[in-house]
Amino acid sequence: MIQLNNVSRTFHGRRGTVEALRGIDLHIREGEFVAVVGRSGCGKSTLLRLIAGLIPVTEGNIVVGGTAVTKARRETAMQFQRPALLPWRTVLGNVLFPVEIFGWKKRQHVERARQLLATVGLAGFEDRMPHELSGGMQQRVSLCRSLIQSPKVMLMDEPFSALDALTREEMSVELQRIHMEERTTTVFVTHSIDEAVLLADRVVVLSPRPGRIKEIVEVDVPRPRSLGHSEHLETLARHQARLHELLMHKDEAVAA
Ligand SMILES: Nc1ncnc2c1ncn2[C@@H]1O[C@H](COP(=O)(O)OP(=O)(O)OP(=O)(O)O)[C@@H](O)[C@H]1O
Repeated sequence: MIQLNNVSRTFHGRRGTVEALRGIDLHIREGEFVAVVGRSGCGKSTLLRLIAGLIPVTEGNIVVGGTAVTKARRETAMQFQRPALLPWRTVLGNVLFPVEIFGWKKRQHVERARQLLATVGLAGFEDRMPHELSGGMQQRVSLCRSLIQSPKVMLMDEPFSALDALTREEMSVELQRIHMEERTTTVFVTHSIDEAVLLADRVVVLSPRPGRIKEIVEVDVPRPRSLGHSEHLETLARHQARLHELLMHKDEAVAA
């Protein structure tokens, strides 16, 4: 579904040249959920922006759904740390925004928008304004706004990092459920090892300067997963420990 072939990206800024990513080879299957972790500045957001077609690669190529990525496409939705809702639109109006932008028939999508809001626990909030909602609720609206596009690929850049710890946990459980239903191919950037092992089929660990794939950890635990007591607790803990080790370890062990 998503193929990155020997992808590199260098930025030439006023303060010199930064090699953000080097030689990234990664193939993501349809329906797969991949988490990307790594220290600050190791190129996680750059990786998402490249897959989204928001910036070009310096070397290599990226193919999504059989087509080379050269620009942003509507099959790909991107979710950021801040929900970025339009403050003058209602909740329903925000969810329907992409429908208007893409010129789709609004009437057919109103019902779907209501359903999506109901699945994230926001039935009855359709006519509220964004400022009347908590941060977690706003992020849920933003998620519905992405899902209404029925994207083939969902790119999520630390979508829950601005939320309090409990809401954050709730949101990851919700995202797990949505992913089990919709099976959208997802790339999810996070600093949270817990989120990564709860959600991902595979966790890609990046090392910094230049960003390279250090290791890919396969989370072989059936869904729905829980970080509470379960028969898989030990396996999850083992993956968490491995990721912790990879992230804490300095980067001399990166394969050439
Ligand atoms: N537009 C840009 N111009 C110049 N340098 C950039 C640009 N975008 C990113 N970089 C540099 O590329 C490197 C990777 O940045 P990126 O934002 O992808 O890292 P990140 O892993 O997402 O970081 P964080 O975890 O802090 O969000 C950094 O050194 C950053 O300064």
